[in-house]
Amino acid sequence: MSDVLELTSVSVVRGSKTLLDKVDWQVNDGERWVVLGPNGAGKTTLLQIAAARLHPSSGTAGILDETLGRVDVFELRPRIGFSSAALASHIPEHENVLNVVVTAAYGVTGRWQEGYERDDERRAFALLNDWGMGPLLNRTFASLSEGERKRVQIARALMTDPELLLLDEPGAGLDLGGREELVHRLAELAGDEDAPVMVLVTHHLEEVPPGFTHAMLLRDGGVVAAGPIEEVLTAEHLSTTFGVDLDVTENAGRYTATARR
Ligand SMILES: Nc1ncnc2c1ncn2[C@@H]1O[C@H](COP(=O)(O)OP(=O)(O)OP(=O)(O)O)[C@@H](O)[C@H]1O
Repeated sequence: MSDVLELTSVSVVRGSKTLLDKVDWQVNDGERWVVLGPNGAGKTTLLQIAAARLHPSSGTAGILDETLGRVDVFELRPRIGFSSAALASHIPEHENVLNVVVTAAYGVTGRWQEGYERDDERRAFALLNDWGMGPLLNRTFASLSEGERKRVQIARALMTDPELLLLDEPGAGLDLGGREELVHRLAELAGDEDAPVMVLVTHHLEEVPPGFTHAMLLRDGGVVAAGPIEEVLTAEHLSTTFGVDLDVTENAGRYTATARR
């Protein structure tokens, strides 16, 4: 079994709809993956499996040397940092920024009567500083801009010092400046050899941070291509994935796609 993720023939079926169709995927230590595909391709479903929040209908999902269905997911989940819009929607409106991050230590949203150590708060504060959010730690999450919220969510995902970091569309809703700031910070994280293995889901090639090593392309629940990033993010594979004839350029690790006319 691989160190981090080993999916073998994983399918997810709901009624007559196949969300994932016999997906094989291996993610090893040190790798940084981007998962791209059009709306409805199955990206979020795939990430839910990797986050131990969804079981496959068939096939096997190995996560951090455990196998879904044979492991207590409540022990596995703290080893996985996860940032997604679904999770963010559970954060109470008046929660302050520090508490959004510190509550990850208990895997809850909304600080209540859990007993946090001084070290938990120190770590949350340090992570918020790393992500440029230190000055805003007493603000409510609801009052932040979309870009600020995204950075707080990533700080939260890193709170438990995870072995695997999953980011579902962290660039969604950001303006150009916010996106570029995020891409820059994720590129820095990707270059940090102490950082966890990362999987980032996006629709947009422009959001792929330099330093990411591997890519998977999904369409209709199936894998179009997966492997080293330079072999996967080609005009041919991306055109098949998005169903549009594309020209793809790469410059210093940044990718752009435009429709061919
Ligand atoms: N419970 C369900 N029953 C039937 N279909 C479902 C169910 N849950 C999700 N789907 C469908 O499965 C497909 C894959 O959904 P998923 O959210 O994984 O796609 P995605 O690639 O993340 O899409 P997007 O980019 O739009 O967020 C979609 O067509 C969605 O409508």
